[in-house]
Amino acid sequence: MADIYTSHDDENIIEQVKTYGFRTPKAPKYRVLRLALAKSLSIDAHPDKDLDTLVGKGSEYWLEQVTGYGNNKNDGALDYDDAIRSVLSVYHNEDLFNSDARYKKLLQRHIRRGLREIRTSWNRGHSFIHWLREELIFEPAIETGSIINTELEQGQLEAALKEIGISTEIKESKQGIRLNKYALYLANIHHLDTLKKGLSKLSFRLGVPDDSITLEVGSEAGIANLYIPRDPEFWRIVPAQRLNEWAITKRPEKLPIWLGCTVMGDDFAMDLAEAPHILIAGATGSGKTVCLHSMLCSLLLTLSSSQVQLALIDPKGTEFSLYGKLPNLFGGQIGRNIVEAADILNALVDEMEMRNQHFIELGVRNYEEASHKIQMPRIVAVVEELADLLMQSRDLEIPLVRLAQKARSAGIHLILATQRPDSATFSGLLRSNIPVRIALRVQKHTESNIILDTKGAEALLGKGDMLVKLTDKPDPIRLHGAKLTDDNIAQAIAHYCR
Ligand SMILES: Nc1ncnc2c1ncn2[C@@H]1O[C@H](COP(=O)(O)OP(=O)(O)OP(=O)(O)O)[C@@H](O)[C@H]1O
Repeated sequence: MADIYTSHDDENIIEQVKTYGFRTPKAPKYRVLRLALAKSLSIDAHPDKDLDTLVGKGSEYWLEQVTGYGNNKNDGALDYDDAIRSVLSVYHNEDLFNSDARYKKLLQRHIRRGLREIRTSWNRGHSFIHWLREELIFEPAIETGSIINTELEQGQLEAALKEIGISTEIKESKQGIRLNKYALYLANIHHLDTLKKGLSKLSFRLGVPDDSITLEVGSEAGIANLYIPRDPEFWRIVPAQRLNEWAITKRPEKLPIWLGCTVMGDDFAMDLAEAPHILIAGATGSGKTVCLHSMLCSLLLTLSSSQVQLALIDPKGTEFSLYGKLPNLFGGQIGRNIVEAADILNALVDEMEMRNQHFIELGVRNYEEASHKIQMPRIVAVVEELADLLMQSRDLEIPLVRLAQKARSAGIHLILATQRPDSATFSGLLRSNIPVRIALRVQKHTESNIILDTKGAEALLGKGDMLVKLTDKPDPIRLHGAKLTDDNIAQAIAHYCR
């Protein structure tokens, strides 16, 4: 019997990393296994027991190959077994020197979780070096948030402001999650216009992308706030822990959705029941899927199966697979193709009509009133790629529009995501019935206009940087989402199913 086993999917990612990551197809596999172990150890929650189950047999390894156990010869695979056993003993707070079986089991869980993390956060089209820097090297340092020299930037800012004709006093500077905030006192009222017109020049002088500096009129008289992005190396990551901590506080919302942190790091949540539907759009890699996970995990962490039920449609077929374990998915399964998607959407329309009929019989007007007499879960339907779906079948717009128009009163809510926010995907009828919009980074300002009715999303920084347009606020709010991993999702699912 070998010591460590992998699945077919695990082996697939090992090959991908060797070929497209290391660019050395003949590299020994243990290098990838050790990298996966390091990735898993960077997560501060124990790997799930589910990882013991192997779906589709992959390969098997001996400790000698993985940790270099007993191998002190000079062949490049030296014996790190004691060191790895010590680290795992501390991580799990148990003495793994006394139980080989337990050690191997935990080692296998970590390696498999690490491989899964690599699979979800890197793909062969992306730079592997960049992934390593972000995932394994820079992130812990960024958490401390103290690397940047704001004084230096403050001096540069004052000099740049002078160049555009504004001599001002910087009243306050604060470091946000990705942006630094500078409160400027403008003694001359005309300087506000000069500042508005001079933002491009400031960007140029400070070496940040054009359009990435934003200006906000402060709440105090004469104060204007400038938000200047830091270099990605100095961003702070919003950890999933923020969502978990928020979820255990008492919540007034009926369908609580935590979207992330404000620029200065405060929690931001909304009530989907009030929204009552959300459109989320962003270019590839902007962080749409992670944002959807954050919404879904908010619901799973705060509500029970008697309070909320999910209906999931994912034409890509991969993004929602973890939620396949949910016991009460609407329609019994995730809609992964056009036929299944149509079935789910039409069943939602039937459910809506049935509920409305039931409300008439009960003598109530809507879900709110009915919920005092009977118990039925609200339903949240999520479509992962609206454009793909509508491209394959324009007919699906009919149930979507009906739901957008009428489902709220039946306790059914939509979250629609799309990579392509064009008017073909987001027609007038859908538009007018989905008032809450979330824009992650898009390619063109015209796309930003379609989502938010204003430009701005084209200048976002990507990776969970977003603008959220709510019905009761004139201007979109800027937020940074949390970086969720599959492990966080698995924990939220376990919480909901408990
Ligand atoms: N809030 C965040 N903080 C840090 N990194 C993030 C955040 N959100 C997303 N990312 C990273 O950005 C990358 C892209 O995220 P995601 O897969 O959600 O994008 P997407 O918009 O769904 O792209 P696609 O449409 O191609 O699937 C991932 O590597 C992810 O780890």
